[in-house]
Amino acid sequence: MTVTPTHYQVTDRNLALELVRVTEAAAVAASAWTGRGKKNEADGAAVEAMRRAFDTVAINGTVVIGEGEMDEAPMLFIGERVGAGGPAMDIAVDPLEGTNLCAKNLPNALTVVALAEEGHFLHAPDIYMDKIVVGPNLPENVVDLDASVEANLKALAAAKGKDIRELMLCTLDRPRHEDIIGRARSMGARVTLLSDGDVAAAIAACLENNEVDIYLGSGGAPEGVLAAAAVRCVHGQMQGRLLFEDDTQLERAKKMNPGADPSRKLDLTDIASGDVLFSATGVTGGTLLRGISQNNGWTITHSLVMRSKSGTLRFVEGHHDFSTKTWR
Ligand SMILES: O=P(O)(O)OC[C@H]1O[C@](O)(COP(=O)(O)O)[C@@H](O)[C@@H]1O
Ligand SMILES: [Mn+2]
Ligand SMILES: [Mn+2]
Repeated sequence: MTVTPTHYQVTDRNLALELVRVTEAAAVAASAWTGRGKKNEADGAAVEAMRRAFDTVAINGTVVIGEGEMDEAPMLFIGERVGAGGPAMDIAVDPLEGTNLCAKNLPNALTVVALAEEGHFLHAPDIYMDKIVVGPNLPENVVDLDASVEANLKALAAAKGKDIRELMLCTLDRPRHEDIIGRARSMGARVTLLSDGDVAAAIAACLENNEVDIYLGSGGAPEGVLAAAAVRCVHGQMQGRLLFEDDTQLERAKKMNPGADPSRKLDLTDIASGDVLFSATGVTGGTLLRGISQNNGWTITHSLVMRSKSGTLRFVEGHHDFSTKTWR
């Protein structure tokens, strides 16, 4: 039988391991800029490396979440086609999630990619999204984006059999979150404030070995899609809502997702549905992953690769010898 692209399993399990090469390549490239105070250079290096690494992945991919619109970014723009040929898939990328974190050598800078079958990611423009994330093994809809911080913390504490004082809420350290922070603290909960990086924070809220119980607040909508892909894989719960600052943004979102009300509350599967794959590699070490390091000529990478359908979560440690290796 001749194997044509249509005979591929849409998200062939081998793709997960191909995908990790993409985030590894981007992370190694970005790591050359760690601590150098140059976020654009770090971002550019990650984008370039990610794009090249995609050339080896057996998919017919369309970037639906990327580095802006075509006229704004030279590479990995929304609508760009990537891959070596294969099944048609939606791609979401954040080549460097935490450009500032990388530039300042602060924890939790990651490179991130997610894949879904064509049409299974929300097409989110580069605007903000309100997000709420909690972990697995909790009653369905235990928290709600439209409920008050107080109601959500009470419900979560009851479901977890914890006192509210034991709960840890995580949010980005921004003036727009003052209300959330104040309310959470006055309920007695603890608050982790992040300078950047809400994809890692959303995942942290879903992992048992982490002290975060709930992620709440607004961040990038593209990061919301990447977080949703990850949350699907780790069986967490998430809701979101796109936030529009003006009519132009609203019109763009309408065009990207015809027929749907762009301001509606989004359930997890409105953001990422079907079989999704996710890969992230640490650039600087953090709560989720260790960063890039060197040992005796080897470059060492730490990645998290997940697939929703198979329920597999792999922490992959890569040792790369760049005297012999190329990414493609
Ligand atoms: O800094 P803002 O405008 O609040 O945006 C928050 C978004 O920026 C980040 O902190 C960093 O993202 P980038 O490094 O990809 O720009 C995201 O984690 C978050 O979703
Ligand atoms: Mn980002
Ligand atoms: Mn980025």
